[in-house]
Amino acid sequence: MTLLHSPRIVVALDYADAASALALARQLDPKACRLKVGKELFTCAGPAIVEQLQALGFSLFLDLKFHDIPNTVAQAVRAAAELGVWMVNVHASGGRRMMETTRERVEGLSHRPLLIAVTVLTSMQQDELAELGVQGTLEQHVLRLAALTRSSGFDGVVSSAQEVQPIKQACGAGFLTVTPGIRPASAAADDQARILTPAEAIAIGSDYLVVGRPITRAEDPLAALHAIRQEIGEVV
Ligand SMILES: O=c1ccn([C@@H]2O[C@H](COP(=O)(O)O)[C@@H](O)[C@H]2O)c(=O)[nH]1
Repeated sequence: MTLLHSPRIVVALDYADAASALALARQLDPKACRLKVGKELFTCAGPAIVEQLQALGFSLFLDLKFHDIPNTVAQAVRAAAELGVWMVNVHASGGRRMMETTRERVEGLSHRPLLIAVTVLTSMQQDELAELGVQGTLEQHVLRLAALTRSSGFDGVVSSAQEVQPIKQACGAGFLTVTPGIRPASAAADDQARILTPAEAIAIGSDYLVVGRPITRAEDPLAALHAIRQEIGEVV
């Protein structure tokens, strides 16, 4: 079965050093997954790790969730684009001007990464959002931020797979959904709150599934990746 965005699994390399991240990456296959570099690894290993992982043939999601004034975020995203990453993200709560300035700043570059904005972190639940003073339901807030992201000219959002259906309804089928909080049925939730299994996430329309610990902490990471790919019908 060929899927439009294959490979759809994005493995989160949450490590404290380059050697561990590279050792795990070398066990995987760029045709079977993409990789994600987040705040821990980037802070420890810097832009060099991005270049090293790309040199292994992987397409890379730089998950630094920028959130700052428009010029600062736009320049940071431009620097990410110049590293050649496939996808980069900001926090949608940084607002329209931040996202529009960012989009304008990367337009016309020879390599323009997919621009994605985080709605509500998958670790969060309704009561935590209320504590921040957010009115209404968590889903309403996700949809508000997704609509803002779309009208600011971004390509998609990070959300839980639980919110993918209403996001696609409100923003269109082509608006990308990148979904962490993916847990095979037998896996621990860890600090994630809004989770779905890989099969549920794909059935509901999620475009990319971000999976970290269920793969990186498995005894055999390649086998864990393969099992998830089988579960979503990416390989038979
Ligand atoms: O809402 C969000 C945004 C980003 N993440 C990141 O995804 C991975 C998930 O790792 P697991 O080990 O599968 O929980 C991690 O790097 C987070 O920083 C997220 O979980 N939720």
